[in-house]
Amino acid sequence: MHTPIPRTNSSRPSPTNLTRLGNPLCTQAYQRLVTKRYFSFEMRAYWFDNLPGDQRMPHDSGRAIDTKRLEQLGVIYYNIPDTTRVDQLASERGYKNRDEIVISPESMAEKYEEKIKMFFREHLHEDEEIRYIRDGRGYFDVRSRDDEWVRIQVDKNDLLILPAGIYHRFTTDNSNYIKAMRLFKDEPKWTPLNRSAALDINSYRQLYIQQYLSDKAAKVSSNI
Ligand SMILES: CSCCC(=O)/C(O)=C/O
Ligand SMILES: [Fe+2]
Ligand code: NI
Repeated sequence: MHTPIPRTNSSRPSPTNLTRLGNPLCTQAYQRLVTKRYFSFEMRAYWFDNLPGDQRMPHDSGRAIDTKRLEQLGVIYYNIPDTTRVDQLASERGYKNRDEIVISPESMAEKYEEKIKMFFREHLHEDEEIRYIRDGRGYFDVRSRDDEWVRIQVDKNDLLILPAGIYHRFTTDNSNYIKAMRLFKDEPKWTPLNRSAALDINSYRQLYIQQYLSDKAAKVSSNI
């Protein structure tokens, strides 16, 4: 069993820092530095246990993930109770559109099980992915440097940014309900590219590897 990590308000980032974190003009080192400062014990993340069982179960190995590891993967997390800060973040990062998705048997009827299986297929996007959780709970799993699964729990007011090119998947938890805001730079677009050998040479994947997984990237982050 896990020990829940307390969520505190003490180290939440200011809108200015939210902006800096997302600005593609920022260097990776700077981004990591700022992220490090504002990551706190708010996030619940751990190694996935890889045991058989429904994807919606916690699959908590009991080994928590240190926030530095998430930073090193380029994953950014905030808890933002004040939605005007999200508006600010969106406009500053150039996100013009958004929609809201409710994933539940009520909203998706017989398509629900099929949908959550689809979200749970390992994939990447050629754009960064921003999801702001409005209600319910779910899990984003992201691949570690050693290609193991790291599970990140998301709850109301959590905002997660996954960099383009990171292999990941998503599932609701066993409450079967989550409501999330999806932010888009342009027209609403959600194109998952499912993992394959051919996708490993995709240019967005290659860029992600270079920025976050390469030996050079590891060296930079260990110096921060
Ligand atoms: C919580 S939003 C639904 C999942 C999703 O949008 C996504 O992109 C998963 O990879
Ligand atoms: Fe996604
Ligand atoms: Ni995705």
